[in-house]
Amino acid sequence: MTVMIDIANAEKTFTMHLQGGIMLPVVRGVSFQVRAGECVVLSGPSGAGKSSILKMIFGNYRCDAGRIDVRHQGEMTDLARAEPRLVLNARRQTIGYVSQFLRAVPRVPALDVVAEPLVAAGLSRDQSRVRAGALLRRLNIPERLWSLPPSTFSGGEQQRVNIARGFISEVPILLLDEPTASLDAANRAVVVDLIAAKKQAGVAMIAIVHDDEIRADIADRTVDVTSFAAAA
Ligand SMILES: Nc1ncnc2c1ncn2[C@@H]1O[C@H](COP(=O)(O)OP(=O)(O)OP(=O)(O)O)[C@@H](O)[C@H]1O
Repeated sequence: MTVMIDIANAEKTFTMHLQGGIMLPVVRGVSFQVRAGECVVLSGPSGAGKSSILKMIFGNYRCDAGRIDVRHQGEMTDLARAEPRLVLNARRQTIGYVSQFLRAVPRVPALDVVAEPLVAAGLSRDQSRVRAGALLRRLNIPERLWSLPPSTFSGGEQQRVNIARGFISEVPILLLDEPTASLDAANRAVVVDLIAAKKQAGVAMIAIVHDDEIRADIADRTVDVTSFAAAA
């Protein structure tokens, strides 16, 4: 299968400017590939650098060395060296990021929060809302909540709105940062099914999950982040 992500010798050191410029090396020599239709789970203890690696790929954290090649519009593109405009473009068309926290715009109803990526991709508002509703229903968000802004929803409800928003778009790469963290068993099973469907559709995924059962359900391969530990 086609390689969608090819990370080679990526490195991250945080510089704590407010603490006299202390250097905090986190990962070094990060190298692995992800193919279309594959879900790679990052493992390793708390603080090993799993989230930092996802944020480097998404461009939230600058990569200090190495390459982060991502198949964007048919070509491998090094996002570690890309201009911000290209990174933003890749986020719109190629890479989705699903964290456990919803960053919703105030006053926007849940249905529109979920439909928005499809509208942005050019689908009509009506069609986007129909698909958003189907996904919210599948994730057990009661219809009476769809017209309300999710800011007052429970933690688990907000997380499910976030999952719906992340999974509705048709990007070929998804980064999943503990997407099932505060969900009950029934909703965790829905997320496992959604991930399986993305695999079928050829989406390449990198996931962080702490639950061993879910890891076993979704992982095609595990990459142990401790092998990339950067000694201080
Ligand atoms: N923005 C930041 N500034 C400074 N240090 C950071 C920053 N982000 C992460 N770190 C540090 O990098 C190290 C790795 O953090 P990271 O969140 O990537 O670990 P993790 O493996 O995802 O942990 P967990 O499983 O607990 O979420 C930690 O020591 C953390 O304090």
